[in-house]
Amino acid sequence: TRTSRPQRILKAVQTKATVGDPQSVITAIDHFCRHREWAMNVGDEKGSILDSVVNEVSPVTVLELGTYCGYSTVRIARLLPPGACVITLEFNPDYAAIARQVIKWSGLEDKVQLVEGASGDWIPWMKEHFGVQAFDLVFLDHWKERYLPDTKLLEECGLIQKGTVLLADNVICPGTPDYLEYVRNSPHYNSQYYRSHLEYTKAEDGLEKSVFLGY
Ligand SMILES: O=C(NCCc1nnc(-c2ccc3[nH]cnc3c2)[nH]1)c1cc(-c2ccc(F)cc2)cc(O)c1O
Ligand SMILES: [Mg+2]
Repeated sequence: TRTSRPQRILKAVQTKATVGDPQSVITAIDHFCRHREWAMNVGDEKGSILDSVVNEVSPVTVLELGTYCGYSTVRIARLLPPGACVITLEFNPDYAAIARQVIKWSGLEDKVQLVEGASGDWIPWMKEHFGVQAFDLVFLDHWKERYLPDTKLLEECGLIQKGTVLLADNVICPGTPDYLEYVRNSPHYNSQYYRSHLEYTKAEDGLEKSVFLGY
């Protein structure tokens, strides 16, 4: 049967990128998605904004919700100092299998913990299972209707503390209206919109950065 789009993305990485060179993995995926087939990676334009937020926060522990093929996982992990790591949650086992290979090709597997499962099931176990006290940065890029419930769950589990930064992809396209309304109106968050475009297109999209101010 036909290969899947994630399998074709992995093939582009394995033929065009250099093992152990994260930037070449990022460039190979962006080239494939711009010139061959669109795919729902955060992409180069929004990816540069993601990079600037990671550099600004200098996180020790990062949570990524929604791994897909591992493109943003590699973008984040390549900027982390030794000892820092990103825990990335993926619901779809086929996506997870591809992401593991993309992350391995980039040589960043020591900085990444890829977990397969539903965010709602895993978030309550994060402290116990990974010894996480609180996340310094959370990148939300999974099912758009899960952004708000998972943010509330992270708060309830004490995984968001004063200074934690939430960075949400796709707040315009496909859109996360209930999440936006919550973080923009809550006295506990200081929110800022970074206007950009939907990956590899001219359509508007953007990232919302929300800093938790404490209770
Ligand atoms: O659906 C998206 N992303 C989500 C994938 C995912 N990968 N993993 C999960 C997961 C992971 C743990 C989970 N736990 C519970 N649900 C979960 C879902 N979800 C997405 C869609 C678009 C898009 C825009 C315009 C279009 F015309 C069509 C599509 C653009 C984007 O940048 C996206 O990120
Ligand atoms: Mg996205």
